[in-house]
Amino acid sequence: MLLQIPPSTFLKELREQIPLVHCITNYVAMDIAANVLLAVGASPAMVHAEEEAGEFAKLAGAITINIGTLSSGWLRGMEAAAIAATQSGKPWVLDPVAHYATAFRRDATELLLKLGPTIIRGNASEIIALAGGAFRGKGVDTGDDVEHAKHSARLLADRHGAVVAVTGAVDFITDGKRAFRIEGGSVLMPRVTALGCSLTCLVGAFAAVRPGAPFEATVAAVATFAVAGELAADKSEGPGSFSWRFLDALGAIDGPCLDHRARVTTA
Ligand SMILES: Nc1ncnc2c1ncn2[C@@H]1O[C@H](COP(=O)(O)OP(=O)(O)O)[C@@H](O)[C@H]1O
Ligand SMILES: Cc1ncsc1CCOP(=O)(O)O
Ligand SMILES: [Mg+2]
Repeated sequence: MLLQIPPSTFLKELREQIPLVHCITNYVAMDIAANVLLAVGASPAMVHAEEEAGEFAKLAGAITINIGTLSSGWLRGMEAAAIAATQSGKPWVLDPVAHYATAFRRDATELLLKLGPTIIRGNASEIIALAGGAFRGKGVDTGDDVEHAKHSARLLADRHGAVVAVTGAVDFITDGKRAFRIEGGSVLMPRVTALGCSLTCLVGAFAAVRPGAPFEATVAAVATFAVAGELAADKSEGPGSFSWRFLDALGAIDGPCLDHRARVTTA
């Protein structure tokens, strides 16, 4: 393991601290994302109203913002939460779901990017499009390979001073200087809705544990998903049983298993 802080350290500290993670995510993801965080050992709160999102963000260890089912009121809540996060020095994660699809999403993403996310997590098409490249995404699903998004990820990391995580069959994470690839997971993962959105929330949980180490936190969260995905897929008959076995695997995974099974290499 080439990491300065192994994934097991984040997992251990997360379970000790039980960080409150303020998630503004979409209607599709709310249930599974909250269950993912609870399974691992964090404390999720799904709070998006513009009347309270800024105030709530100050209570949390990290904030995650996902534009999957966007509306004007939600966007104002996102803006308030991102500003509060930055003002109080808390990490926040942006998940630009299908930001390329409509002008409303593109403008919202541009606005949120200007507020300085600590971490950006997306699939390959989302990351390529965010950097201005030609992409093949359809709706919320990727049409591109992570391999083709690496250059875009490095570019975005430099441009926004953020950690960028591109997920897919093999994940890629960079802060512009360092980069790692993570193998694992399962082909069943993109066949269960909102697992990417749930991973964004988990990245927030790991970042809350050590706000000064968002790169290592992102690697640890993505590696945890990869290992749990492999464990769950071993016994699954399809997307349905995978979905609940994945939650069981996230709950059962311990530090030694995580470090032993995580396949993290320099990219
Ligand atoms: N073909 C695959 N094989 C293994 N893991 C995958 C595959 N596709 C996606 N994943 C995993 O599924 C999770 C969600 O990623 P992804 O599907 O890229 O996000 P999104 O749902 O936002 O499109 C990540 O942990 C990723 O590693
Ligand atoms: C299906 C769908 N529609 C709007 S948001 C959403 C969930 C997307 O989840 P993910 O990005 O994790 O695939
Ligand atoms: Mg997504």
